[in-house]
Amino acid sequence: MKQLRFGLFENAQTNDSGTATWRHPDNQRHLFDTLAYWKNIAEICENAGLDFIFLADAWGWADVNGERPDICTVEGLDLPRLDPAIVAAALISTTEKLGLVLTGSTLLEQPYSFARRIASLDHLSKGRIGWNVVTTGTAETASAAFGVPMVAHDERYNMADDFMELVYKLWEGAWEPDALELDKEGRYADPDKVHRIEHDGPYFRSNGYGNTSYSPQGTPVLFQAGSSERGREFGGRHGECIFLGGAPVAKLAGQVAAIRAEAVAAGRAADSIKLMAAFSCVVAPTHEEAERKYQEVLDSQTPEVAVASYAWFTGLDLSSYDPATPMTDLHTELSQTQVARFAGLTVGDVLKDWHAHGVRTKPVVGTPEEVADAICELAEGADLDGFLLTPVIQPGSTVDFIEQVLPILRERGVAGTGYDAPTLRQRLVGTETPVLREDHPGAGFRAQQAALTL
Ligand SMILES: Cc1cc2nc3c(=O)[nH]c(=O)nc-3n(C[C@H](O)[C@H](O)[C@H](O)COP(=O)(O)O)c2cc1C
Repeated sequence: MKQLRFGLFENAQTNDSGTATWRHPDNQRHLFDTLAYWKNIAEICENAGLDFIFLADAWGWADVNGERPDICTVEGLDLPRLDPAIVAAALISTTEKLGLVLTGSTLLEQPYSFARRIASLDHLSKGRIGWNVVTTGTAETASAAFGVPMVAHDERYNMADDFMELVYKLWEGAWEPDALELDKEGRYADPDKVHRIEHDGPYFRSNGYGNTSYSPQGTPVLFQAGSSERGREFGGRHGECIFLGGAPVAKLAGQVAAIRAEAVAAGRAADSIKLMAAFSCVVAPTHEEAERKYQEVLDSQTPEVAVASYAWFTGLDLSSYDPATPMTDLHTELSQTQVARFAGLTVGDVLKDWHAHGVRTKPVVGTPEEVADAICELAEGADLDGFLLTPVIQPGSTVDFIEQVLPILRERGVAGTGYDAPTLRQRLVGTETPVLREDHPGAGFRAQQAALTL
C-alpha cells in the first residue's frame, strides 16, 4: 500500500461544515480569532509531521427565503470568520515545514491581486503554499455581498478556467525563475527575463507586468474539490490534489477512477493527481467510550440549525417541502454535490443527517485499531493517496488522531514519519523540483516554453 499523506481541515470560524459544535465543553474553536489558537493548532500539526493545514473558506451566509434566520447568529453558523490568507500569513512565521493551504474563490477574487497575494505567501514561506480553487457553492448571498453578478453553476467553472489562464501567465510567465541576479556590482534583475503578459479573456483582462517575481513553487499547489461533472472536468485539468467528500468505498473508488480519467483526457498522467478523502473520526481506547464521546458531540448541537445550514449550501429551504419528498426532485444552481449525494433519500432523512454532520460525512467511531483499519480499507479499496482529517471538535479530535491512530499507521508502514522534502509540491505531488510538472497545463505558460513554441 502507498504511503498516505495527511492534512488537517480547518476553518477560521467558530463552526464549520454546516454543523454547530461550538457549545461542546472541550471545543476551543470559538477562539478562532486569536493568534494563540492558530499557533497551537499549527504546532500540534507540525510536531506530528502532518503535511498541511487546509483553511476552508465561505462567503455569504445562510438565507432562507431572503432572510438570514436568527439561529445563524445565535449559533455562529455562517458568520463571523477571518480571512484564511491572513491566518496563513501569520502561521508562516510560527512554522517551518508545515504546508499552508488556503481557499480562494474564482468568482469573488480579482486574479491580478490574488496572484500577487499568493506569490507573496509562497515567497515568505519558501514554497509551502497551496490554493484550494473554489467557484463558490454559496454563490447567491456571496455575490450580493461582493456586489458582483450571480453566475450559474457550470458557467462559474468557465469563469474559473479563464481565471486560471490569467494567473498561470502571472505566476509562470511574467518573471522567469532566474530573473533576479541580486548582484550589487551588477544588476538587480535581468530585463530579458521579465515579460509583459497579455490576457483578454471572456471574463478577465490584464495587460502589463507581473507584480511579484517567480516564487519558490511558481504556481502554488492546486487543490480542488468540485464533484459535479463540470467540477470534475475542471479538477482533471487543473487540480494537483483533489479532495473528495467521505463516501462508501465503492463510490469513492468510482470518483477516483473518474478523476484520473479526466486527467488523462487533459493530457496528464493519471497519477499526477493526488486524491485525498475527507475523514472524520471519534476515537477512544474502548469502543463504548468512543460512542459516548460521539454522543456528547451530537448532544451539543441544536437541531434547528439544520434548515438554515442546508439552505446556506444549496439555496433550498427543506422546511418548505413535505418530508417524504425524494431528494432527486430538487435542483439547485449552488452546490449540486450537496443534493446529489442524498439520491435515494427523502427531505426528512436529510434534515436528520444534516443536523448530525452537515457537509461532513459520518465519523468513524471506535478504538484506535478500528479507525486505523477503516483508513487502510478506504485507501486500498479506493486507491487514495491520503486523507484530510476533519475534526469534530478542536483541538481534541486532532490530538486524539495524532496520539492514538497515527502511531498505528506508522507502525503498519502506511504513514510517513515527517517532512521528506522542502516544498509542499515535492512532498505531496512527488515532483523532483518545486514547480508544476511538465504535463500540467500551467507549465505551458512558462516564458521559456512560450519562446520555444514561437
Ligand atoms: C474536503 C472538501 C473541502 C471543501 N472546502 C471548500 C471551501 O473551503 N470553500 C468552498 O466554497 N467549497 C469547499 N468545498 C466544496 C467544493 O469546492 C465544491 O464547491 C463542492 O464540492 C461542489 O462542487 P460542484 O460545484 O462541482 O457541485 C469543499 C469540498 C470538500 C469535499
